[in-house]
Amino acid sequence: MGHVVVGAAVVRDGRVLAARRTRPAAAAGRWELPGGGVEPGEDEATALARELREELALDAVDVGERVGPEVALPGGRVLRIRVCRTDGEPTALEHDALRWVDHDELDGVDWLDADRAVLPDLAALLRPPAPSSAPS
Ligand SMILES: Nc1nc2c([nH]c(=O)n2[C@H]2C[C@H](O)[C@@H](COP(=O)(O)OP(=O)(O)OP(=O)(O)O)O2)c(=O)[nH]1
Repeated sequence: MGHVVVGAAVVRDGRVLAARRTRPAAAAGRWELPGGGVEPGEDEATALARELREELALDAVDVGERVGPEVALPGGRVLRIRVCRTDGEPTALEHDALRWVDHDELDGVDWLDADRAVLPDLAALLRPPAPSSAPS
């Protein structure tokens, strides 16, 4: 079990993909960003691409920039989120539900505790562009 857990902010059309956990019991029914532990010999982008293939059957994923702070997890691990982009359609292979969450829905989702630390940065990522103030 590695020290770093990577999570994917899969973003499309102003929404981010949330996945509902089935295990362990304390986390079942709560939502996370898909991902998992970085294994020995992997870099973070490779680990994320592997996790998205295993969990969501996504093949062509572009792993991009970091989002938000590194979050300390119980047990001494740390969670790091990266923006991911794909044209593929995710299929829940290890979660029991998926949903696309827009800016206004973010706060109402029952995220895992650690993920709440990333919500302000996710919100900034999803915020619709402000209307132009330039005179027309
Ligand atoms: N994938 C993911 N894990 C998260 C998030 N937030 C959070 O606290 N975690 C925690 C839950 C788990 O304790 C750990 C990741 O475990 P996991 O079960 O998804 O990963 P894994 O399959 O690689 O399992 P493991 O053997 O490395 O523990 O990180 C998140 O947004 N995404």
